[in-house]
Amino acid sequence: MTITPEYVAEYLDALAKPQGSMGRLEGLAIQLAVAQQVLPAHTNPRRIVLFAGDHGVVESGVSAWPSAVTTVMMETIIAKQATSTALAAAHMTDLRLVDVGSIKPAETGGQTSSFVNARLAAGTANLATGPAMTKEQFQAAWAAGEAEAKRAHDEGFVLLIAGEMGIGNTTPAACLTMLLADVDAETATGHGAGSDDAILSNKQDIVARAAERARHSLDDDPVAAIAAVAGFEIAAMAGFYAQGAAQASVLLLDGYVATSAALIAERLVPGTTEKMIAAHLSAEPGHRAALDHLGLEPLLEWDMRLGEGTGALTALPLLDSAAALLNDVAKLSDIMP
Ligand SMILES: O=C(O)c1ccc[n+]([C@@H]2O[C@H](COP(=O)([O-])O)[C@@H](O)[C@H]2O)c1
Ligand SMILES: Cc1cc2nc[nH]c2cc1C
Repeated sequence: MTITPEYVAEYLDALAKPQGSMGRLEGLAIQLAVAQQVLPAHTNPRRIVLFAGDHGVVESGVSAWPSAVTTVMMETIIAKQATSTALAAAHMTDLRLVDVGSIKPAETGGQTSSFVNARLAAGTANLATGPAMTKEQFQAAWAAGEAEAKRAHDEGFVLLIAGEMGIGNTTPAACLTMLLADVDAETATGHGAGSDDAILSNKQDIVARAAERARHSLDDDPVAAIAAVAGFEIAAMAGFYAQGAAQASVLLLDGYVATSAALIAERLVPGTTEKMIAAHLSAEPGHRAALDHLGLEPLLEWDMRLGEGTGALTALPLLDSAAALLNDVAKLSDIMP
């Protein structure tokens, strides 16, 4: 039996409450049940996989931060002292960290069970001067993400989040949003992790030129065009989403960088978005257009712009509330005398 939005809406209307009285939570309950194709719906167990990578374009001055911060933050995640690890613990979410291409490997301090070193290279090449990666590297990063989604499914996780850490990655995210959601460079390019106006203006030029170059080959060779302006962690997230959707996991989408990966997945594997729920609208100016392109409406609009899956983790209690509404509320007809 197919679980349609109409079927879930009728189900909600029959519960012990005035019809529509839970407002947008009812819409979320519909989204959840339709994405999962089961009633009762499940939001546990859930896992977040954080993908990390570095970006050659940082040498062109597109970030307020040096690439070394990617490794520092991976070590902070491994030590469970990051925002993402704090929120994952608060919301009972299993967490793994996969390094798909940092410049400097993380010191694990012996904690290796939830950390994977799958580095494809010491960062991407500079997308301002040539392709960020080869098609083979793109496919290897995609496969690393795919393997993580498969593993999560095999281990029984029903709700999956992809998060990322990568200094400079709002630049490839902006290029991909231009390329795949048809957004102009000004809208696509934002302050990232705190860039000032001078960095922003340089970043905008680089994004406009790189996206324009990639556009020439998009129809003939979409993978090459995407690989030219992607990041290893972004390609891995795209593979994670495509596999997650194929195995019918619910995918809770994070911010701007995660959405650029969703744009890749939807372009290469149409239909991936059907399993997605958009957690929040990032402060990055291009995020709205990227979500619109995918037909997704964000749950929260809280000016968050950290990445690391933190917007998705913040929205998780709303999904739990939606599942509780579907699973644990009596039928009005069963309680009325
Ligand atoms: O995903 C978002 O909405 C988002 C918005 C702004 C910044 N970030 C994070 O900030 C880093 C990239 O910022 P930048 O300025 O170095 O390109 C990277 O580690 C992302 O996780 C992420
Ligand atoms: C400190 C820091 C933490 C982050 N987490 C995700 N992106 C980040 C960027 C910076 C700079």
